[in-house]
Amino acid sequence: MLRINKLSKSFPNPYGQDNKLFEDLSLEVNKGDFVSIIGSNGTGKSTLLNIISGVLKETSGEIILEDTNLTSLPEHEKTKIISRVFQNPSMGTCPSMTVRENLSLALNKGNLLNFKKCLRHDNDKLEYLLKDISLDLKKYLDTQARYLSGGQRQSLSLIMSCVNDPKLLLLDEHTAALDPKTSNEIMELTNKIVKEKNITTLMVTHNLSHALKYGNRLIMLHKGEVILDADEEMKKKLTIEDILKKFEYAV
Ligand SMILES: Nc1ncnc2c1ncn2[C@@H]1O[C@H](COP(=O)(O)OP(=O)(O)OP(=O)(O)O)[C@@H](O)[C@H]1O
Repeated sequence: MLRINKLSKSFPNPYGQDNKLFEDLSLEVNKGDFVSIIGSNGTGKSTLLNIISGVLKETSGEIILEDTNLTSLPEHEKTKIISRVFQNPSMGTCPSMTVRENLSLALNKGNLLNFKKCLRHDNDKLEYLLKDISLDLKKYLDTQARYLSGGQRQSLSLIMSCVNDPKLLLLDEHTAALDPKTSNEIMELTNKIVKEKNITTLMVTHNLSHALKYGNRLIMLHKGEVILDADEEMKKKLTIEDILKKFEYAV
């Protein structure tokens, strides 16, 4: 379970009062939940992921993931249990390394090996990881990541981020830079991996149909507060029009 307890975050404002983004935000997410997070621009979605992953420090409050209190954990320790995929497909992979080397590096994460050994991994395991993956990644095992398409690179980032079964997966608009067909393929891959591995997942998205179609919970943030929290049953009944109305009221 992920527990966010009374989280507050303010940013200093040199021209006046601090900019308070979150004030006593509390949220509980069950193990294995796949939560879509939507909300207007500037409402705090990425900041929330930044605080959970340790990129930003909360002003007060605490975040507990299963039995670990993340609040006091250094960022490099958090990366062992939390994975993140960003909007920009080039952020999750090393461009000058081949698909094989990128995957090997991810598989060897946390092992005390020299760098050369980190880039090697058993071929069967690599091929197994790419089995049934669309976008033909298997054909590109020996191609440098820089030559992959955005969709192929994002699918590689996703596979790499889940290969060691993280306790929490943070997806920050990870399909936003892709064309509609590729974006749907990446969502199908996301859903498959997350379900198979039962990974607790928070997905920030502006794609309302993805937010409704995938996951078992939908949260809408507005000015740092949760203004809609729909469980699986409620989410099934929600339509894009219902959500658009919420956006209209949330001004
Ligand atoms: N490091 C920072 N320093 C100062 N202000 C920040 C910082 N990070 C975020 N903010 C502010 O916090 C607010 C929320 O930003 P955030 O990026 O979390 O919004 P968002 O909901 O993810 O928006 P979008 O949908 O546009 O990506 C914004 O006003 C932003 O300027």
